[in-house]
Amino acid sequence: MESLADRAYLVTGGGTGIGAATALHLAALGASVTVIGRREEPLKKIADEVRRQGGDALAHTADVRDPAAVEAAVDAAMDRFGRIDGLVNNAAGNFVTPAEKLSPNGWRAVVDIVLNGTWNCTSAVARRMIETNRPGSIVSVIATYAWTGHPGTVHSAAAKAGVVAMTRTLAVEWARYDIRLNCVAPGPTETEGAGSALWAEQEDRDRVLASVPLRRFAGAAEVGDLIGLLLSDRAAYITGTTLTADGGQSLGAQIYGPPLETNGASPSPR
Ligand SMILES: CCCCCCCCCCC/C=C/C(=O)SCCNC(=O)CCNC(=O)[C@H](O)C(C)(C)COP(=O)(O)OP(=O)(O)OC[C@H]1O[C@@H](n2cnc3c(N)ncnc32)[C@H](O)[C@@H]1OP(=O)(O)O
Ligand SMILES: NC(=O)C1=CN([C@@H]2O[C@H](COP(=O)(O)OP(=O)(O)OC[C@H]3O[C@@H](n4cnc5c(N)ncnc54)[C@H](OP(=O)(O)O)[C@@H]3O)[C@@H](O)[C@H]2O)C=CC1
Repeated sequence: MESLADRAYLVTGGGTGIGAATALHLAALGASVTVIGRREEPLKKIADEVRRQGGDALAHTADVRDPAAVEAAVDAAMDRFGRIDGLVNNAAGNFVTPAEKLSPNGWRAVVDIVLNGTWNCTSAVARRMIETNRPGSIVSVIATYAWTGHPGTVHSAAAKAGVVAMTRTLAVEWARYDIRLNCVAPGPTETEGAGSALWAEQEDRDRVLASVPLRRFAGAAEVGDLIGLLLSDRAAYITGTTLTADGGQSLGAQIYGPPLETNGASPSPR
């Protein structure tokens, strides 16, 4: 595993789930991390954990929908660590609802967090990289329904597709600054946020598992590991792409293959 010593990263939604696992992974590789989110408590918990393990972390509250709050968070990270080498756009909001029942405000809440929030953070961080003449790597966490679509998630699917288009566009536009942009598309991943928003009932979990050929949820840590790979110099020639890690889910159910029943079994995530 490549050392990220002396590097400094920002992780939005870094207090829980995939964001927290990513922050801990980056810190374990020697990087400093700034974790951003709306609630102070989970951010402080992760920052404290990083420090307990000998790393350095800053917890900064900000709503990614608010460009001024994002600017302040990026300034705080620059003041504290003197550099920014990368960003993980991980913050998201989601809930399952029939599209015809989705209110204008429900649409706006999810699209604002996922699409506008990603732009607010990406533009604020990239401007610092360009001003300081430093290369950088930006990874956005999306979902495979950005291209497959998925009933019940029209707001999130549309916003994540926008993030893919943003990533591809900026990968070309900012290549001259040596700023790389990529996406990671995890499949169903065992986190509290997704668990309560998307598969709260055992019946829902079973249906999700039945759609995954590898028959298990991803673990947040294994997604964080892939994000770390794309941030690192091992991925120096990778830009504008999406790394899918979904246990085969987006390939779709096949007609001739293993039975789709899970018999209620919920294999543990890695
Ligand atoms: C079917 C799914 C299985 C598919 C399997 C595919 C593979 C997996 C792919 C999974 C991909 C993505 C996963 C994730 O993104 S998981 C992340 C989940 N984490 C969170 O959602 C945490 C953050 N969430 C939030 O902050 C909130 O949930 C919210 C997004 C709503 C934003 O909060 P905010 O405080 O800003 O907003 P409000 O509470 O004021 O609500 C705004 C409007 O939205 C309406 N709303 C809220 N919840 C629901 C709901 N459950 N159903 C319908 N409408 C909802 C709310 O009523 C407000 O609208 P109105 O003012 O009109 O009432
Ligand atoms: N878990 C899964 O199955 C999958 C998840 N993903 C994606 O992975 C990412 C992480 O999801 P996951 O870890 O499961 O979920 P979580 O709910 O644990 O993470 C979401 C994080 O985003 C933060 N957040 C939400 N809204 C805002 C906001 N407006 N401003 C700042 N921070 C915000 C939350 O903190 P706070 O509430 O304190 O602001 C929380 O820490 C998301 O992008 C999600 O779409 C993709 C595919 C599958």
